[in-house]
Amino acid sequence: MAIIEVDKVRKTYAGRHVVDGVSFSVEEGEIFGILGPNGAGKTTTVECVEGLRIPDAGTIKVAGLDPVADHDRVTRLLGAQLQESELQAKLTVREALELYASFYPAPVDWRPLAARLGLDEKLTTRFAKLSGGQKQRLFIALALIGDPKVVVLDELTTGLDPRARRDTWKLIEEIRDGGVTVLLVTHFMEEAQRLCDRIAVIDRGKVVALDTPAGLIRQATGSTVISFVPSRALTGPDLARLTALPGVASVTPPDREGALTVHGTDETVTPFVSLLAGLGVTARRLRITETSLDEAFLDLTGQDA
Ligand SMILES: Nc1ncnc2c1ncn2[C@@H]1O[C@H](COP(=O)(O)OP(=O)(O)OP(=O)(O)O)[C@@H](O)[C@H]1O
Repeated sequence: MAIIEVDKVRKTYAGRHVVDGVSFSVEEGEIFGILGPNGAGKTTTVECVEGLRIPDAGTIKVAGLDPVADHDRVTRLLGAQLQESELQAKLTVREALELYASFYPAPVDWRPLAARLGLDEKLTTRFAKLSGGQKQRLFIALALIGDPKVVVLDELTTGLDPRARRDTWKLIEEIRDGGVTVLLVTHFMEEAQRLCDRIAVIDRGKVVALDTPAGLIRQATGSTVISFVPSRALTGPDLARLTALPGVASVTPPDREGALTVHGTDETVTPFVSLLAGLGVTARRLRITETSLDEAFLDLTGQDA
């Protein structure tokens, strides 16, 4: 069942459609990623879902409610960690948790929540003295304190070291496993690939692809990558036949070690083997792999994340 439904949403600033007809729905219990380059419209989109911005066109429903017209009820259902959140420097972790708990009619007990997030030994520490990772964990705790059905996490791991980022990923999975739907904004491929059940790729205000991470990779042209060192140099006509094989998107010239790379599809592999056999060429150091989500993203958006 869809818990968030975004339908043809548009937001315009100074005549520019920064969100331009975005539609997607998020199923209950999934981690849904919004992935896109800087300025693609990700934050604007999720802030419309949170009812913090009002779309110029289109509709949004969170558990069947309109985030603007039913703002109070949506706020109780939806926990948000905002991008670049800040708290007052002198507020302690305990004070922040108590303060945020007071905003909700039925908050969870913050003590076990703090313990789960590894904050129980930091309760008397002031916000300004927390490390980046501890601040992020506090923001996750604050997003969960109202016992939400959905939590929105925007660029949660930006600025964290690889260890803290991995710890945060584990936490996000635990949140999902606890039955909370997660809407995750990110521009980290590894994060999206590791965590998300499905991903909407947003580019210049539009959804350019929406699929599972594996599905996005399959959608990218040249998603099957064959690399090999031919036992003899391939001639121009040989290369032309290689390029003409079914599904081939590109053939990269030999690297320093003489390895050629063919970007194709699953349908490329068998004809590739037959072609080499027909040419009497052996493929040394043959590797057949899938392209990374990184490369799929480049292909889908035509730019780097
Ligand atoms: N209040 C505003 N007034 C004018 N322009 C805005 C406003 N908010 C956002 N924009 C513009 O809309 C575009 C999309 O911004 P948004 O923050 O949604 O992108 P994003 O995908 O979240 O980017 P990032 O990854 O850099 O956070 C940007 O070009 C931004 O400058």
